[in-house]
Amino acid sequence: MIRVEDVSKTFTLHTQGGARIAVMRGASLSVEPGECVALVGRSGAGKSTLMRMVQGNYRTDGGRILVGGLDVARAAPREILALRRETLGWVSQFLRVIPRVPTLDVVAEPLRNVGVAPDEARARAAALLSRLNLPEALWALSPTTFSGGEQQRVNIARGFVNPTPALLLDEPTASLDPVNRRVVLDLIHEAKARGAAILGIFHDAEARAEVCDREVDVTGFAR
Ligand SMILES: Nc1ncnc2c1ncn2[C@@H]1O[C@H](COP(=O)(O)OP(=O)(O)OP(=O)(O)O)[C@@H](O)[C@H]1O
Repeated sequence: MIRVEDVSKTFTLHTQGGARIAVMRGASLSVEPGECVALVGRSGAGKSTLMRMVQGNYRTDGGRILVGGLDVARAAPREILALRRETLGWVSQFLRVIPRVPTLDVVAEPLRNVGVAPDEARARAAALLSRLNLPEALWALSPTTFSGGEQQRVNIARGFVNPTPALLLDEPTASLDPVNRRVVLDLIHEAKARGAAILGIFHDAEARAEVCDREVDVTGFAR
């Protein structure tokens, strides 16, 4: 479902005299449906960079990244947007939302984007927010003023509400209490059981050991 083949990446810092940072070369991995693969390796090895390339957020300098048959490295912007809408979910560490949009709509939006009717989308969003113990009093508010853990749960709900065949998870259990951490691990197990291919960064070693089938050490791709 997710296949990274011989990918290389060098950053050029145009604002700093064109300095070049060679991050990786020959990066290759695959994630099959129903599998969860963890990216590991020392800080600065390129885990986030690789995730962003799979998401189509960073350009690759060489190689191929196939997600559900689309070569993300060569895809047009509108193909990347369609991929994110229909195929590739994403839970990031940081919430980026339009101010003043209520939390319930923030979470329902990925379903609305694939044509689910408003009432059903909001009902499914509400069910997930309840499961993640986000107080109902907060659902009508914008999440911009929420605590770190509350924002993280909004992110998780938004990432899991649409059952996409592939999913990227960036530290999904960071800043969560034990009860909500358990809910997130259960959501990951359920996503795997329905056949989702998951690629993630988990600094929480116990969580990684529980939900991941394999680890890929990005340090091995360093140049
Ligand atoms: N947007 C960018 N512009 C320039 N250099 C970048 C950019 N993003 C990452 N880098 C560089 O690429 C290298 C890999 O960074 P990355 O964030 O992918 O590492 P990581 O393995 O996720 O680290 P950590 O575990 O500390 O989060 C670092 O040397 C970093 O400075």
